[in-house]
Amino acid sequence: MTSPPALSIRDLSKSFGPARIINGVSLDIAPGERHAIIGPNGAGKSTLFNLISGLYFPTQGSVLLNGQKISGLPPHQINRMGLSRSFQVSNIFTNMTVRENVRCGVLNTMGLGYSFWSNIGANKAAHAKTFEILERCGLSDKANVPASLLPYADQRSLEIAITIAGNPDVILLDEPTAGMSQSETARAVELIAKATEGKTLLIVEHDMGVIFNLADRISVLVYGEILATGTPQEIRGNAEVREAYLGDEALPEELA
Ligand SMILES: Nc1ncnc2c1ncn2[C@@H]1O[C@H](COP(=O)(O)OP(=O)(O)OP(=O)(O)O)[C@@H](O)[C@H]1O
Repeated sequence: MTSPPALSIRDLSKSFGPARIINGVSLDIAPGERHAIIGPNGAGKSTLFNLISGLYFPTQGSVLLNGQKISGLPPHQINRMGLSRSFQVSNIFTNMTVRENVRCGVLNTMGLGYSFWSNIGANKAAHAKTFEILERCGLSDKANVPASLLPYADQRSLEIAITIAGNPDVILLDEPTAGMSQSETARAVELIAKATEGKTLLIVEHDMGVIFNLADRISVLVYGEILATGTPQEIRGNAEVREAYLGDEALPEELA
């Protein structure tokens, strides 16, 4: 028996009053695939993420995680089932250190919380897991720094660290390189590739260099509908996509 898609979006729609923001989106993402969603401002990318992660209830259609229906469930339950997302606006506890932020995410998904009575074995496991994640996200040397004092790019790395803390199967990253310099972006791409190794990744990004470097497949969302899905090469060569979205913008291959 073949395994189901890691994420299956089926005829998904979302309206706010009379405005249909997501309109009949269907998309299957295979286990281990890195899939990017691109599209102009206001196309509905964040709304799609909110529908997948349970913040919004769909007007129509469904979302399945590893073959199980998740649409209609609350975000924390979807998270427990193996889907985790980052936000454009950061989710970090600024009054905690970097280590405490990650540890909080680890403990939470172990079902422990910050309890004094948590058993010692589980605490040891949480400690080891916390340091493994800090290492993977290049934050080990900043473990004891208060999160509020981190430079912006490190705060975005911490956001990714918190997102992967619960060892999710499917990771949703919403514009993880927004506001970064070119060199910070290059570092972030490496970090994302390393931090999400072996996982299924759905990423919303505006930086074409990031997307064409990272994604196995790309979907182009325009006015709440998927205009095209394909490999970076296919998307690059798609005349409709160029016209609707990429325009005359120089694509990464052509920048060299
Ligand atoms: N809760 C809401 N109520 C009403 N309209 C909304 C709501 N959330 C989003 N919208 C509208 O839906 C449209 C799509 O917004 P969304 O944030 O999903 O786009 P986006 O593709 O993520 O844009 P950007 O690239 O600028 O982040 C916008 O016109 C927005 O005003």
